Amino acid sequence: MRSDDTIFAPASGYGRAAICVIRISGRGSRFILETIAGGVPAPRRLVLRTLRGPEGEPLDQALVAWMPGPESFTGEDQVELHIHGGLATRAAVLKALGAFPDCRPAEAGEFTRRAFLNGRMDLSRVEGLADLIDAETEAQRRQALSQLEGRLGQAAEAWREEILQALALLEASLDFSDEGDVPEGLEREVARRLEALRDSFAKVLAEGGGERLREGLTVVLAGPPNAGKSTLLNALAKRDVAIVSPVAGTTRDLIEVHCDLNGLPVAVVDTAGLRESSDPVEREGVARARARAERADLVLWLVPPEGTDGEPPPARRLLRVGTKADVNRTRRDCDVLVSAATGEGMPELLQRLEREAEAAFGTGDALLTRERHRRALERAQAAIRTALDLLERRGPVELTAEEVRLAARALGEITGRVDVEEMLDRLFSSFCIGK
Ligand SMILES: Nc1nc2c(ncn2[C@@H]2O[C@H](COP(=O)(O)OP(=O)(O)OP(=O)(O)O)[C@@H](O)[C@H]2O)c(=O)[nH]1
Ligand SMILES: [K+]
Ligand SMILES: [Mg+2]
Repeated sequence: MRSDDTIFAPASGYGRAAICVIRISGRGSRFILETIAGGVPAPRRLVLRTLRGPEGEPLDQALVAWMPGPESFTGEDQVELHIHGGLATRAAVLKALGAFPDCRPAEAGEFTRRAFLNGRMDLSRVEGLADLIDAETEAQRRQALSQLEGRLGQAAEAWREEILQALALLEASLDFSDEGDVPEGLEREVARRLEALRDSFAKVLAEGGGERLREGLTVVLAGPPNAGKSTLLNALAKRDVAIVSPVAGTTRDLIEVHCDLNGLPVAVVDTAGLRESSDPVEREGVARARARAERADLVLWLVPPEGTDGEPPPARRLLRVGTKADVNRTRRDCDVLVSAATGEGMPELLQRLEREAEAAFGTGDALLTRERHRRALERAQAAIRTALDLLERRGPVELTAEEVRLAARALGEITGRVDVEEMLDRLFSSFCIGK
């Protein structure tokens, strides 16, 4: 992969569509636009042009836009072609683009990678953009957009600034003192600033919920065979996803459906009924069911009216759901009683799930949305605590300053201000082509 190549890719989804947007970025953008569209229009205006191939043959009628760097998304010269979204049209235009020298299809995330490398967006915003593209529910969309708009990045930068000021004070104190210990007044000032940071970090770290909201809550439906797990999955998904039958042991594979509960993302997983079996396929299904239940945020243990034989698997959280309430509603051993067949009790179950989700997601405005952020902030927190400890014990200023520097570096990782090649590869490869 060469970073001075000109890259291109469809930015809209694959498959037949009315319009397909093709993005081009890099030094060759202007020449390509001149050649295939017969000229370069005024910047950032959409104009209608006939696109032509290498022999001058017409390829399509398209809206084209010229977006010179550095005021573009990538910071480089960019072109957008809004062509017709037929498969043959797209193939013809992409082929014509590939024929230009030093011009090649973009790799996954390469446009955004260039935007980052050219200083157009920091790493936390890049992640916000990735999350926005992946957002499936309203709460996820809001969280991703606020990160894209720079809420986390700005907070991290402000903290880093604070830390660097404390560091400057410490370093100044080195010049004042021969013995290498900090003059009293300065020491108190540095400690005051570091304590304020420590308290802010503790508050943000305690918030939680952001990572959960990004990934969604996982709810596993478990229970004895024929408890009505697959029927309940279909009811929650509002479509016919899993096979339902009176035969015990129908479901073998894990079947996962992403549901939107009032804007909250919840993945519901149907599993094989738990029982001893001599059938190796069913045994494998049961093993998978148990393993998934153990990792789930919440297990719904489904209890059919005909009996509660079988024990629930170990789970972090468990709700007992009595099924087939239309057949028998006298049971008292359940948290909720539902009939997926008649819909009875379903509103109550949905409410319970919503409450569980809300508890897991917190207020929905958590600053940290990835383990990466949490780990960086925890490292900064630990370094600040050590620095405060050293200050109190009147330890060597050089050591204190080094801890403060570590804290600043850890915060810099949130916005990508430090050397983070490996992290970048991981992050950008999760993007789709054309982003
Ligand atoms: N009357 C009534 N029957 C139900 C209800 N839910 C499920 N059933 C019936 O119970 C039987 C088993 O339902 P499934 O959804 O296949 O049960 P399961 O727990 O997925 O079963 P396995 O996958 O075999 O473990 C089917 O005949 C369903 O029609 C309900 O709410 N009321
Ligand atoms: K069944
Ligand atoms: Mg089933």
